Amino acid sequence: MIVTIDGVAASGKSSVASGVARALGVPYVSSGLLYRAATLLGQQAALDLREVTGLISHLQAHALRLEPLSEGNRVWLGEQDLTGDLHSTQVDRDVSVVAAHPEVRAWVDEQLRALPAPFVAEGRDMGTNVFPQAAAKFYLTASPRVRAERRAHERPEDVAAIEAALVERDTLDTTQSAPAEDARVIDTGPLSLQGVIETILSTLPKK
Ligand SMILES: Nc1ncnc2c1ncn2[C@@H]1O[C@H](COP(=O)(O)OP(=O)(O)OP(=O)(O)O)[C@@H](O)[C@H]1O
Ligand SMILES: Nc1ccn([C@@H]2O[C@H](COP(=O)(O)O)[C@@H](O)[C@H]2O)c(=O)n1
Repeated sequence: MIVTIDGVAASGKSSVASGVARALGVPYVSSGLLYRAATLLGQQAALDLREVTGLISHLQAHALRLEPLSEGNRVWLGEQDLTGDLHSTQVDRDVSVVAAHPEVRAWVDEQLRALPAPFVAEGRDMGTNVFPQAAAKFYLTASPRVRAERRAHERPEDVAAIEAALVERDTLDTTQSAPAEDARVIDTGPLSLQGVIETILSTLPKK
């Protein structure tokens, strides 16, 4: 079974996907980490991230591997674990430019579709584009202020700066971020993390 959890930036996708995956005893798949890793590699090589040809050649020459586990995903470049560098403000700033390239999206989608089910996949277009056949689809939202207040525990910037960056990233991600027609939309604002996880678990089809 594949379950998809999409949503806007910092709406709780990876925390919720991890909780749902653990309850089901399956891995979760964080698609955003591959876009983040592509961005980091491009930044480290000082590439112009708006130019897709150089970026794609660079990605093809550096085999990145997503390791999906229920407790957390990791991204490897050979033996080097890149995961700890993927959630920086610098990567947040540039990742939407990288994710807008159709060639980069095809590079990510190919890796995701090669993963063996069952799993919980989270991102922006898991239910609409990558796994339209998923057994159950969810889409998480919350107001920008709520999301920024949550994220402020993880970033050095103040809430107002985080909120502005989240709104900008949502705008840049609009094309790939619409909920699937058959997704259940959940406003996580009034819910605890555990409350969102339980809401999803309670509506999953019985195996
Ligand atoms: N319902 C909730 N109640 C309270 N805190 C939450 C809730 N959901 C998520 N959080 C917290 O909000 C923060 C952002 O969550 P998370 O990183 O899972 O979001 P995300 O959608 O995966 O983010 P991004 O799009 O940037 O990858 C985390 O600190 C997480 O613990
Ligand atoms: N399915 C996806 C997942 C992510 N993106 C892009 O990556 C950025 C980072 O993703 P997070 O889930 O870690 O926030 C995101 O802002 C998108 O630009 C995507 O396009 N499609």
